[in-house]
Amino acid sequence: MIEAKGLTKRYGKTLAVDDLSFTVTPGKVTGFLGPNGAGKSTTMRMVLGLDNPTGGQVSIGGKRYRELHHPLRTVGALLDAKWVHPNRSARAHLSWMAKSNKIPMRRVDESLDIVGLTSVANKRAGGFSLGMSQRLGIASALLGDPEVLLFDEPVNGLDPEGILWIRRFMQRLAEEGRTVFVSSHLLSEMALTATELVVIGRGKLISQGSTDDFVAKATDSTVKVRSPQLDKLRTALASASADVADADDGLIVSGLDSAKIGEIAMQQSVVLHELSPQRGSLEEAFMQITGDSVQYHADIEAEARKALESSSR
Ligand SMILES: Nc1ncnc2c1ncn2[C@@H]1O[C@H](COP(=O)(O)OP(=O)(O)OP(=O)(O)O)[C@@H](O)[C@H]1O
Repeated sequence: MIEAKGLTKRYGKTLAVDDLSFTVTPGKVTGFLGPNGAGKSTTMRMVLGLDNPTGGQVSIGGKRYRELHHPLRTVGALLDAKWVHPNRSARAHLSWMAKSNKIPMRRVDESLDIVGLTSVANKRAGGFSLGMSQRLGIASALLGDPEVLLFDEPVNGLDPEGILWIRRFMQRLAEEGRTVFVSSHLLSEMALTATELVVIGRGKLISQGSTDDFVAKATDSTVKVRSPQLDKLRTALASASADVADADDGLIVSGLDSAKIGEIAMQQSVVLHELSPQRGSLEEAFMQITGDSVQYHADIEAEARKALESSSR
């Protein structure tokens, strides 16, 4: 469990983290979301004792990082995947870490095996692809078999296969009962990976809770209905006070859930070809909740521009 209380970090005039309080519980993947520059990395560095808070505190299992007797056996982290001596092999890198942290040597091969690097264990880490470097970074985080794991932007720059691997891997770590805290500015990826979210903007907490609740609270729930008797259904739903809008090949209904719509259709002997609740996206929810987050809009626009530029090349 990670607990932050009133966590604050100031760099000169920049308030990078501003009175931030949140809890990350075991057995779940908790996403740490926020636009670039929101303060995610600074917060993670404070969790790991790499930066001192200007105010407040953060603890892991009730203790500050510096009070932990066996830090690597308590918390593992992937902050910068390229933090490896390029001439060292993956095995030599992990052996050095194990030795200097009094971790049993058998964990070196176990960790390499868990991340699927056994076959390249003796190769120079400097020649690894980004995906392999990420795996080695994850093996380092797992070396002490810790209960708490932190990953800072773990999928940045990875191909779809690498992204899927990391997503499944984190979910597996959470299923094992570990506390998994993962930062990202990629909302669609987090929507698929994390069941809990801590959302920050400009260093402040915006929301903490389940991903489903975050999306449900911020976006309208509607139901899509298709039927060969649309006119009859439209009239029946409107008289039940639903808001009904025409879609391409059916209706979009708000104000009634799919169970109620199904019952009304049956009462009216209307055949249904589709009855599907429409969930808003995490992107929509984020935009709705952080409406004033100019920086985030700017990020999205910049990303869209980049995508357009690369597709027109
Ligand atoms: N060492 C530092 N010195 C001065 N300012 C810093 C330092 N580290 C971070 N900042 C500033 O603090 C703010 C938060 O930065 P941080 O890197 O924590 O954000 P982030 O959410 O992790 O962003 P990103 O997704 O871009 O990594 C930014 O305005 C950043 O410029």
